Amino acid sequence: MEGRAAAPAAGTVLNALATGRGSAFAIDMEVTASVTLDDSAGVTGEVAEDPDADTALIERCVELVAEEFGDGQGGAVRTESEIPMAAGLKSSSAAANATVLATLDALGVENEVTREEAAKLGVRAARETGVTATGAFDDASASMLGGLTVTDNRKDALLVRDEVNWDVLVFTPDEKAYSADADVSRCEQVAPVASLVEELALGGRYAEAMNVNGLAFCAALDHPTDPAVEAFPLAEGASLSGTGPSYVAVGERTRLEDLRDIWNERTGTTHLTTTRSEGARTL
Ligand SMILES: Nc1ncnc2c1ncn2[C@@H]1O[C@H](COP(=O)(O)OP(=O)(O)OP(=O)(O)O)[C@@H](O)[C@H]1O
Ligand SMILES: O=C(O)C1=C[C@@H](O)[C@@H](O)[C@H](O)C1
Repeated sequence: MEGRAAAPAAGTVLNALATGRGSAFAIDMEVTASVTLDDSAGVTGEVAEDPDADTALIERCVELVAEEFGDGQGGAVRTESEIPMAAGLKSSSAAANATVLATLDALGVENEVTREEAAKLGVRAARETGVTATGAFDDASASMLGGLTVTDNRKDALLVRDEVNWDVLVFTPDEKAYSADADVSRCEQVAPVASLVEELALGGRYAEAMNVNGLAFCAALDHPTDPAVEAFPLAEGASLSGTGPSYVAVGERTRLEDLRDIWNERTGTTHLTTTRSEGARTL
């Protein structure tokens, strides 16, 4: 039994590490998962770009789905990804979503489970394997459903799902920052600012929300504010994405191209893409 699915990366509007409430939007870069189920005893995972990567998350996703919707089959899962790991672009949420959908596809039950329920299975696997601080239902729901979501990660509740149509510029410095290693108690200290970001986001003022979020979480997580400051004159919104080190800027393409020239002077890579309304899909 074989299944394949893909899920997009996401950028941040509101980081949930301060209050448990978060917001993210899907961007057009993706992870593809291929799953084979058989009668072997366990699940073996493989990450195409990195033979040494930790495969516990994707293996747990296959196990949970096979336990819940199949007969507890074992098998193999392999991901191929355009999203750098530990970059703030929600690679773990996209990998979990793609794996959950690919496993449902392999079992032939992909249409019997809502996309929201499927995202929650990935969130459960992420919690169980310790790759997240809050469960990251904000990132998981944006990746699974596409568009922009606002969530309460303490209740795994979807508060808003909206469509956005932006060009997106991503800047990824040459370093890694695993979300599970983030200083959560320092993030909790910026809760009053995060509440303001939440108010802006719930009022549909997403780009302004990103601007405030970026400054607050650069300060809390000790990332430089310079890329955000450079973006403000050219982008509608710009923020540190997730726990960094990437920054995302949204707005009009020609202005983001000008910003790309500025960010290209920094050490790291830039990538010009768009938001995505379509979330995870079987292939
Ligand atoms: N492409 C992938 N394939 C399989 N597993 C992945 C993949 N990306 C991430 N993971 C799993 O998730 C763990 C955490 O990865 P990562 O730090 O990239 O996730 P993240 O919290 O989404 O961070 P970020 O938002 O910074 O991308 C990895 O150690 C790995 O176990
Ligand atoms: O690990 C987590 O719970 C999170 C990580 C980051 O992506 C945050 O942006 C997100 O809001 C929550």
